[in-house]
Parts: sequence; structure tokens; C-alpha cells
Amino acid sequence: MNVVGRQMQRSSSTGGHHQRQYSDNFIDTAFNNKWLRSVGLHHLHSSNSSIPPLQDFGFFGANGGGQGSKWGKNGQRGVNGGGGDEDPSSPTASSRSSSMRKNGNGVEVLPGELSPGLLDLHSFDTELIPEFPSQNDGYLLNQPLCGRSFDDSGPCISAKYSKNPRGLSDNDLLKSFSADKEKANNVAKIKVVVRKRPLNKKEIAKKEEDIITIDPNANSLTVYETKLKVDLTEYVEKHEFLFDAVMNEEVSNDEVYAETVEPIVPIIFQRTKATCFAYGQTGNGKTYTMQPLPLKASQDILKSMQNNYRNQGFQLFVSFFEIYGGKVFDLLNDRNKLCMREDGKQQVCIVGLQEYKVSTVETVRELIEKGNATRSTGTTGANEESSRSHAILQLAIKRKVDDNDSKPARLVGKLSFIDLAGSERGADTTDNDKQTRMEGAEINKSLLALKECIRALDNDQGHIPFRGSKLTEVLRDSFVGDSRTVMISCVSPNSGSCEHTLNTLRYADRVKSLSKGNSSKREPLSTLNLRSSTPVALSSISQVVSGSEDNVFGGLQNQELSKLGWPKQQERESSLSSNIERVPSSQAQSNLAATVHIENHKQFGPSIDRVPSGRAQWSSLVHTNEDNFDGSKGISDHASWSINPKLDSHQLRNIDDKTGNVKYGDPSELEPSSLIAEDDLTALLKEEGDLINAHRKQVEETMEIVKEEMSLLVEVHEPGNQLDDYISRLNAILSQKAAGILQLQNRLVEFQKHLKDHEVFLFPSGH
Ligand SMILES: Nc1ncnc2c1ncn2[C@@H]1O[C@H](COP(=O)(O)OP(=O)(O)OP(=O)(O)O)[C@@H](O)[C@H]1O
Repeated sequence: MNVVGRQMQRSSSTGGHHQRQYSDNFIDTAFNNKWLRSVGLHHLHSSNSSIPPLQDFGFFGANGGGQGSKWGKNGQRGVNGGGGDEDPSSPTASSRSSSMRKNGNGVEVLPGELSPGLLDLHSFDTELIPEFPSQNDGYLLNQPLCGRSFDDSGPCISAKYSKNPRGLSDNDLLKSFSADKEKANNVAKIKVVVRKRPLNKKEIAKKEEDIITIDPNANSLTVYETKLKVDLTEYVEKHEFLFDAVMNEEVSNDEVYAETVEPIVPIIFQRTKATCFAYGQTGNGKTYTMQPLPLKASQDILKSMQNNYRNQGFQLFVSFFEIYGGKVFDLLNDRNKLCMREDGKQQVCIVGLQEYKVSTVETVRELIEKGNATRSTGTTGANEESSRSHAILQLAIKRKVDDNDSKPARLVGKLSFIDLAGSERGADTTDNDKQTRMEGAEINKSLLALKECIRALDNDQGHIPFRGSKLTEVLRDSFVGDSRTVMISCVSPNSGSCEHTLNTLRYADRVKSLSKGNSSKREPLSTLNLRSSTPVALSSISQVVSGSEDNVFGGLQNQELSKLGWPKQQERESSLSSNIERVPSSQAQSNLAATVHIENHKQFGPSIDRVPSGRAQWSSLVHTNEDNFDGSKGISDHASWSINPKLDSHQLRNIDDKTGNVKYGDPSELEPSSLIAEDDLTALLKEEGDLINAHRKQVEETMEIVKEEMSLLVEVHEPGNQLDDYISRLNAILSQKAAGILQLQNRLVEFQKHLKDHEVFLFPSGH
């Protein structure tokens, strides 16, 4: 995030390349005013207020070499490890802490209010489970009002709090809770929005064209890619995308907030975890977009606490850390190096991360600025002050236990803001120094791991490789369980960034596909999101970009949406479903797999012998290496026997309880109607064949992507680093996938032949 330091540096850049420095006295009041104005909170400007700026938060990272903080107060640039002009040994950690403690004028960052130093990133599965205290403790949590799960939990109002001496009436509180609950139900699980930034001075000077048009009413975005034919004549290929919201260069940060985070804020009080992250190429506006969001969200949360949830014992905590070079650093505690640990329940904890209890927006602002000033930045080819780390700011809503200040408050909900480091293509890194390239490689590695997870989730794979990187470990709870995720894809409009832009949009498209729910999996990627790529005549582009979008979007009808409309997920899904070919879910497949009766099944060896679970059965047809990067399991899941829609899996179960094998059936014992007709069998086989083909196509696409990523990694990596290992693992995936597909195909042919040779029956229950 480029907050204070970065902006100041911009105004007085020395033009040095990729140097890092410590920050000191980072709060510049003039800048603050400007910054607050940009986020609509300028009334909080502290230059004339009684609140002094936080002082003295210099660099105290555990690994001083090679990474540093943002820019210093006066825009002076220092370096660390490489002959910097600031003294990294100045104030001690303790002096910093004490300065925090002294900072008392209304700023409620008190030592006693620090958290115990352990943030459980997944505590929703543990701490957030509704409490069930005794009948006498005054809580209503064990009453029918509050269900066991988040979804069915109602308002959890403390009877003690509900005495509400100076707040709202119980009735009003209940109304607030119900209103928030209703809002929660309307908020999509994953929302993907795209923001286009304006052309910058450099791009204008180079006379670069704006190649993106946006129709906010239709939530569509079109990229016009100029291509060359073999005879070197130019043509324009049109790529259309639909997202939950698309925002053009005129959209303000306030509008971005209203579209993305504002709807989520109320549901944080409803025991929900939510994550908002920005993704995109370096220099596309991620930091610009993310920067104001936490402050505005805090403002709304505090407002809710004071109004809707007055005297309910809610408290707001802030923590801020970064992942740099695969390591985690506390941005609010002298850049202390932190450890991530997994407990027995595979819950990830960040040991030692400090949280600050806050009760004013001003304090939040100071903490955010402190963290931003400490964050690692560098210079890339595309962005002079690029964020070289993933920065994660978390707002945790907690609640006092028994109205007791001595007991640690319990987590209720959490809102995480993640400003991902900018992705760079290897080809763009040629003019970067070694460290920048190393950083780029590390960043790409974590973004690649993120993609792997998204793909795995997308494919309904049982095993999601969250451990592929620190970033994915942190993001794990954004994607699983009761959570909400907002992804803001930032794109630049210039023709020179076309390839990056398309990559970013395709990535966003894939994340979007995650939100389709479990039942409608899984169509080939190319048909997702109604994306199309249509060549158009070059002459039409100028007309398009100059604004006559109606002609271009001829096929897209104006939908009944607000300017930045956020259609309900269901609506979008149902509109999609009519356009896509459905493939049965692997769960349904597995049910049916357990019902297939195979005569002389031993011919198929041990894999068919072990029939009890459909998944297990087919998983064993191909190699199942339980490696993080195992791709074959995905193949096996999808290669399961496809369901015949005419058959109910409950009616079909007929497995030998002792052996687990599917029972043989005597056709004569069956009602004629329960036998599968030859036509049905043929249809079933065809469906299976189609499924395999569809899946093979998807795997081939995946292989292409992996290959591409690998070439990228090879370009940017240094020999001998951990990426070697990573690349060889990717190689292993590729060969595993290829072998898996081949084996699967052979099995299928063999199996189909076998089904023909031996009669196959599907048994209704009771036989
Ligand atoms: N929507 C916008 N309107 C005006 N200026 C913008 C917008 N988006 C980005 N910018 C400007 O573009 C420049 C790069 O933006 P920013 O630093 O946010 O990029 P980034 O994606 O965070 O880059 P990196 O990943 O390298 O950190 C900044 O000077 C920023 O002020």
C-alpha cells in the first residue's frame, strides 16, 4: 500500500532504483489531510486536533537485510543493508511500545488492551461457534434465537446487555440484528468486481490507446486486443467479460467502498469472516483501491457499535501484517517476524501478532498509516513504488465475555483486507535488479499457489493445496466455510498492458466461477461467465473507445441493475446455467458409482474390488499421491461414474456390507422396470464418455496453464532457490496428469467393453 511514505516519495523522488529504507516519523500532517480527503474522512485530519501523530515507528524487522519500509517523512530516501543514510539502530522496540502507550489523548491503544499475541486466523471454526453457557448466565445464546451454525443463528443478544440502560430498546436491537441477518443472506459468497484505472501520464505521453470499455449497467467489460494476421494486417479481437460489478476510471474510492465492502460490514456482526483482496498487475491501482477501505469499514463498524449494537459489549481490534519473501512480519510491532503455526485441528495461528483495541476512527487511521509506512516496497518496471509484499489488515469484532473486562473478549467476526503484491511477467523483469527479480519470483509463486487453490476448489477437489504458500494459508478461511470474499481486480486500460489485463480478467473469471455453488459444477472453462472472444474490424475500435458503446454491446441488453448494481448470486447463476452444459457433480457421481453392479468384477483388480465409496473407488484407478500438488485425485473424482438422472441413488444402493463389494444380481429376481434398458445403458456410457472428454479438455487446459506458469517461473527464478523444487513438483504434476488421463482412457475403454460383454444391472433398494 502506498500511503504516507510512498506518496511523499513521489513528490520528491530521487530517481534511485529499487532502494529500500526505514521509515521514521512517518505521519506528515499535510499529507494526512490530503489522504483523508481522498478517502472522504478529512474531518479527521489531526494537524489541529489534540491527537498527536504517532512517532518513532522505525524499522525493526527481524531480517534487516534486503527489505525495508516505505518512504520516510520528508521524502528522503534511505537504504538498509546497503549503506543507508538512516540509522537502523535508533529507537528500540520498547521505546516504540512505550510511545504507543503514552499516546493517550483519546487514542485508545493501551498496553492492557493488546491481545494475548495469538491471532487464530481460523477461529471461526472454534471461537466463533456460538457459545452455549449455562441457563443462568444471562445469555440468550442457548435459546432458540441462536442456532448452532452461523446460518441459522439468530441475534445473539446478551440479556445483561439487553438491559441497555442508555441504548436502544430490546425491540430495536432485535430489529437491527434481523436487518443485518437479512443483509447477510443477500450478500454473495464470492463477489468479483473489476476496476479500471485511468491512463497515466506516461501512457498518455506514449499515445497509448484505451482498449477497455465498460458498461456498468450490464456489468460487462470488453477488451479490444489488436492482433496481427500472418500477412501482417491488423485486426482487433474482442474479449467480453461479465462480473458482479465493473467500475470505470471515473468511479471514486467511495463508490468502490459502497460497492464492495459496505454491504459486508453488517454481517461481520453475524459471526462471518470476510475478505476483500485486490489483484492485478503491478501499477494497476491495487493499493490505490485498497488503501481507503479499512478506514471506511472501521468507521462503519464503530458507528454500528455505537448505534445498532450500543452496550452490547462489542469491541473492535486491528492487526496488520505482511508476507514478504514467504515470511510473516507484524507491521504494527516493529516489523517483528512472526510464525505461522497449525494446531491439531489444522487451524492456522499467527503466533505473536499484536492486535490493538480501537474505539475511534482516528486511532485506526494512525495504525493503518503506521503499518503502511513499515511495509516493504520497491521499484518495478511498471510502478516506481511497488508493494513487494502481501499486506493483510484485519478488523476483528470481539465481544466481552460476561461483561467482564478481565476475561479476553471472544471473536465474533473478522474482516480482512489483503493488498496483494503486484504480479509481474518474467518478460517485464529484465530491467530489474536481482532482488526485484527474486521478489517477483516469490510473489509469482504465491499467486501461483493461490491459483492452484482456486483451481482445486473450482474442480471440487477434496484436497486443496492451501499449504502451497503462506498467502494461501492465510487466505484459507476466505474460501472455505461460512465466509464472504470480495475480489477487486485492478486493470489498466493501455494497449501495452493488454496481455496482463486479459490474464487478470481470466483469473478473476476463474475466481468468479467459484461462487456458483456446489450443485452446478462443472462446465468447461471456456463457457464460463459468458466470456467470448470475437474478432472485430480494426476500424471499429476508435468508435468503441470514443464511447458509442451501445453499438458494440448490441447483444447485451440493459439489465435492471443500478449503476454499480450487484445482482444476487442466484440470478447470475441461473442466467448462466441456461448457457452452459451441466456436468454432474462428483458427489452425485460417487453415489452412483457405489451402485454399479459388475459381474466378474475381479477382472478389474483391486481398484474395483474396493467399491464402498465412489470417490475411493475411482481414485484408486489412477495414482493417488497425497501430495499438495497432486493432480490425479482431481482427475479421478471427475472420472467417476456419471449419474443417470432417471435413477435415485438412494434406490440404487446394493453393496455387500461385509466385503464392501457391489453385489451381483440375478436379473430374473428383478422387476423388469428396475433393469436398465439397453438404451439407458448406452446413454449412460455416452454420458460417461462425454464426461471424460470434458474433463480431459479441462485437464489439458490446466496443463497449458501450468506450463505457462512454469515458463514464467523459469524466467524469473535464480538457480538454486526453492523454486527449483517447486518447478520439479509442477513437472511431476504435469506428467502425473498426463499419465492419469491416459490410464483413465484405457480403463474406460476396457470398462465399456466389459460392460458390454457382461450384463450390468443397477439394483433398486430392497433387492
Ligand atoms: N483509479 C485510479 N485513479 C487515479 N489514479 C490511480 C488509480 N489507480 C491507480 N492510480 C495511480 O496509479 C499508480 C499506481 O497505483 P498503485 O500503487 O495503487 O498500484 P499497485 O497495483 O498497488 O502496484 P503494486 O502492485 O506495484 O504495488 C499510483 O500513482 C496511483 O495513484
